[in-house]
Amino acid sequence: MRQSWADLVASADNPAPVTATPIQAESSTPSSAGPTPNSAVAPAANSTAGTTSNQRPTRSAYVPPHLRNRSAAPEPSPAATPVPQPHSRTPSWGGNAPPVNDAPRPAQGSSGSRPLSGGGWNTRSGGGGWDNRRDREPNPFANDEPVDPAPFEGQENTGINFDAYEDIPVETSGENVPPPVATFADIDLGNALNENIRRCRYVKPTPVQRHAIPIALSGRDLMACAQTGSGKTAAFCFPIISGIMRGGPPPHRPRGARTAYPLALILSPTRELSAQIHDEAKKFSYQTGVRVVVAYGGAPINHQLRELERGVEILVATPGRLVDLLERARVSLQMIRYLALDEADRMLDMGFEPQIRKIVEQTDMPPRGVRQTMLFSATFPREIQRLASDFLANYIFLAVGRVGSSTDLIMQRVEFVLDSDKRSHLMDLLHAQRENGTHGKQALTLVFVETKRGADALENWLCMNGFPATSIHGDRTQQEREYALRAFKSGQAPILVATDVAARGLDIPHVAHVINFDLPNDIDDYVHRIGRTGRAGKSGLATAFFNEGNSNIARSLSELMQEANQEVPPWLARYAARSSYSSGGSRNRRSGGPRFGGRDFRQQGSFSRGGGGGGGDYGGYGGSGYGSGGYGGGSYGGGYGGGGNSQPATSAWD
Ligand SMILES: Nc1ncnc2c1ncn2[C@@H]1O[C@H](COP(=O)(O)OP(=O)(O)OP(=O)(O)O)[C@@H](O)[C@H]1O
Repeated sequence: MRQSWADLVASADNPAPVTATPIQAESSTPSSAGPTPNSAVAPAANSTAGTTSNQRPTRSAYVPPHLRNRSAAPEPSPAATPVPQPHSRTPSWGGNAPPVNDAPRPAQGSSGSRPLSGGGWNTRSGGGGWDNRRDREPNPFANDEPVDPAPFEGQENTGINFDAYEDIPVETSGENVPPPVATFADIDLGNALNENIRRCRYVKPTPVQRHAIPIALSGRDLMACAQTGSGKTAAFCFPIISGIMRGGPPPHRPRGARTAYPLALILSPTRELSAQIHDEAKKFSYQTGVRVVVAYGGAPINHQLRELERGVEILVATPGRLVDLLERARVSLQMIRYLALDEADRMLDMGFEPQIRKIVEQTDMPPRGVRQTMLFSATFPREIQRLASDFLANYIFLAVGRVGSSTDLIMQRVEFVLDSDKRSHLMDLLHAQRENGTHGKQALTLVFVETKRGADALENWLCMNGFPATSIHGDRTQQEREYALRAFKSGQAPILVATDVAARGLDIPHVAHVINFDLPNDIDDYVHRIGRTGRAGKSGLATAFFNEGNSNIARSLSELMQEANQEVPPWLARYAARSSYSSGGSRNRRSGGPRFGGRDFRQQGSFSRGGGGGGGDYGGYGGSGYGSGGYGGGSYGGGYGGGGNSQPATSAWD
């Protein structure tokens, strides 16, 4: 039996040294070091003289209620003990100007001045909740699967070429990029975190972790792109947890204090993804004393408030619920040292950007350059990179694999199916799969549709026809959504019909097959959808139903498949050729050569928005231009906001 990448890694006694990166590091990009020249972004509320943001245009800042009607005098410290100052850029309590200088932040990790001696923080003796919490902490590993996932064996995880994974192209750009590491032991993350890495059965870092963790530990801002399922969550969680531990215990909060002051904020676009990141982060921070709390819409806020009152170092949140908490003055962001945006391109597209700007630039959060900011995604359109640079200071760009590419661990098939034939075709696929299932279990299959109504209808139809299915979309209550995910994960309902609300980030073990019953309009959405299978070095299968109505995605789909070494059916190649003649550039065009999109936008010279139908590399913004609703139009219609437009995705993250 062939072994999966994960299995091979787990059994590797002597991890192979890091192979040289096939794509060499690019030269530095000095232009990024300073403020974005044409930025229209307001500085953070507490920006001060000497900060980079000071050089930027101003506009009135959003002030949360607990800071309103106050003079410029500093807010009284809620703690008698001073806030730990791990580095000179850490802001002080209250609205006082943070001690900012323009010198690079002191290194926080392996390359820093302060070595991360193993176990240093774990031996810290009592005194306060930092260590004492550990005794009361439930074991997050208690419900983990046994090592051998026997019931699903044979349905996936075969045919992994470990060497190919090792040779994945890596590109970094920016000033003084810290070198990658080969093993977790090369980075001293400390005993407690190392023990949790062992409990997670991570034997060696994935390619994105090898590069991103040293960068983040050195205190640098980061924009990181790596393929779906390649371990990005740990890549931003490990440095955050270790940095917080290095900073020492959090300040005591006075008894009865109702405002929570997290040190790190991780934002993600959907409730389910936030819940998943929370679960992962709790594992990584088990017995470190670092407390992780999650807040998302659709769930009772009172429980979340109680959790926040018990103390929080890392807050994982969806933007909508976070804004609610800020407006209730139950969370203050003034102590934030680390900001991570998962699915950052989604968070900064037209649906989410205003909320993110409000949180990051118009609250009491320390400005860029003071906090450390990390953006992660598998796709990063250049226009979104440009927007994202507003949130970053002198950042490093990291691309592991081609940005926006799918992993070639996923076998992609495209079949021509008329709308009227889709259901019977789906039935054929599911029957075949049932026959292939082992141990009497149906392989988990995720079926993506475009609309919420379509999801309900297909779920009903499948159930009526003897296929145990459930569904997840923005019109279902949070309870229903969670129940559906649980039923799917457990195999009780091995078919999940979903809108794009389930397209990003969800890490569901044993998803053997992703079916695009309705193809999305945006190739990046396709990349994220199929990325629900073929994760962590395992293989997977993705089938798409294509017909005339999907002509707009033909070219980008065909290019994507070629890049991932997939067989492109001749009829699809013809559609692709036709669409490149006729469209004059759709958003999905991936022109500009095979590595299009994999580049740091800072290195690509002038970039014009809009600009005339296919003239620019990113043809999608051509013609009507970015600002007129072209981006994402329709793609999130089913799951995020409904209605197939670019409205904020309230149903997913309120
Ligand atoms: N070093 C490692 N060794 C083995 N497994 C790992 C390692 N790092 C992460 N994983 C596992 O890989 C899976 C995918 O990780 P994760 O969800 O972080 O991927 P991702 O890159 O964020 O994917 P997406 O782009 O879909 O959000 C998870 O099950 C995770 O536990």
